[in-house]
Amino acid sequence: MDFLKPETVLDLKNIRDELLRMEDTIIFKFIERSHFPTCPTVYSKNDPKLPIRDFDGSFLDWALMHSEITHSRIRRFESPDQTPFFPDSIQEPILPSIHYPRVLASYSSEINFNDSIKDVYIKQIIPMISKYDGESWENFGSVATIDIECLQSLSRRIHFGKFVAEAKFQADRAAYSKLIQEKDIEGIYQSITNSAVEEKILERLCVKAEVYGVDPTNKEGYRKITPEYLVKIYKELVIPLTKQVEVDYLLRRLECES
Ligand SMILES: C=C(O[C@@H]1C=C(C(=O)O)C=C[C@H]1O)C(=O)O
Repeated sequence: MDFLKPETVLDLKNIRDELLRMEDTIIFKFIERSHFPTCPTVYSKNDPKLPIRDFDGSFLDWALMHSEITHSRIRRFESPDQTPFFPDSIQEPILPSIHYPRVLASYSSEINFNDSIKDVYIKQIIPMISKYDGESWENFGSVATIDIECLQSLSRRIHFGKFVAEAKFQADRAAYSKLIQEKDIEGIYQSITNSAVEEKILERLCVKAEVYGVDPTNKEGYRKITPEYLVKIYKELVIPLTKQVEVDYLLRRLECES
């Protein structure tokens, strides 16, 4: 997939291959996060134990926002597959613009599920993948750093639903246009759902977690990422959020039809 070549971007096989590659990235980021405890203070908004002058939010929010400001200066958010958690904070790049050919609808950057992704990550994923429930004061910087990488990987995977939706729309413009005109949300949801693909993803994740998640040098077989938790995260969180991105993207798609 080359974002400078639109025909490679809207090929559903290429998109699915990219989603497959993202599985490994997400698993290994989760494994890195699993070395630390839950560290609830990192996510606690305006926590008196971790005061941050002139900032309304958590330590993670502060770290993530400043990371995105720096990344925006080096052109990260020009790329159509990147969606910021703090869109109002990103700045102009110091690098020249690449002017990627438009692949998605003009409103695509307004489809932003990052608030939901961060909420789900903190409240549901962290408790499943952390080493134990508790603080590790000396590791707050490391925890925030790996959390940012986990959130960026999850965000890219879930917002890839925009490319899936555009590819499906262009493959069956008439059928989707009818569903969109009728505001048939359930009909759109059913149409974008491919249960066979989902099943194959979950089966593959189970195998990957068995292989990647277990430390081969640890005779006790201590698991870093259990197959059960990884499948649960994808089945109950990642895939449904991706499909919601697809549906929300498609519901507005006729705004751009001439
Ligand atoms: C991403 C797609 O759309 C839907 C979402 C999927 C996912 O999030 O993994 C998988 C299949 C579909 O139900 C696809 O068709 O590949």
